[in-house]
Amino acid sequence: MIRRLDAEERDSFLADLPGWSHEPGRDGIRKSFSFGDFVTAFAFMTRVALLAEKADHHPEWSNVYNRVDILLTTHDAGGLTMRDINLATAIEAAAA
Ligand SMILES: C[C@H](O)[C@H](O)[C@H]1CNC2=NC(N)=NC(=O)C2=N1
Repeated sequence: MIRRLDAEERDSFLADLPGWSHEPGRDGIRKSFSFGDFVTAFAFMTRVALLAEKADHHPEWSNVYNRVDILLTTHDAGGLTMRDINLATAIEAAAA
């Protein structure tokens, strides 16, 4: 099974992921994305859905109009792993 990141590793990866913060309750990372309108937000979600399916790693997320809130954590490991860091990095590229 993939191993959870320790706090030092986590903080070092978070330093390169602007806007992402640690969610201690779930040992995950979260970010809220805002777009100009619903269609743009949903297009982003579509890109992320394809990335997630390709990686076999899926976000917990919600959408309200132009906002998309994303939490990444690895269910199989019970906390934050490199799978979350890698997906967050890909999501950043999809949001740009
Ligand atoms: C069987 C399948 O590979 C697993 O259930 C995958 C699917 N997507 C997943 N997504 C997330 N966020 N965590 C997981 O542990 C996970 N596991």
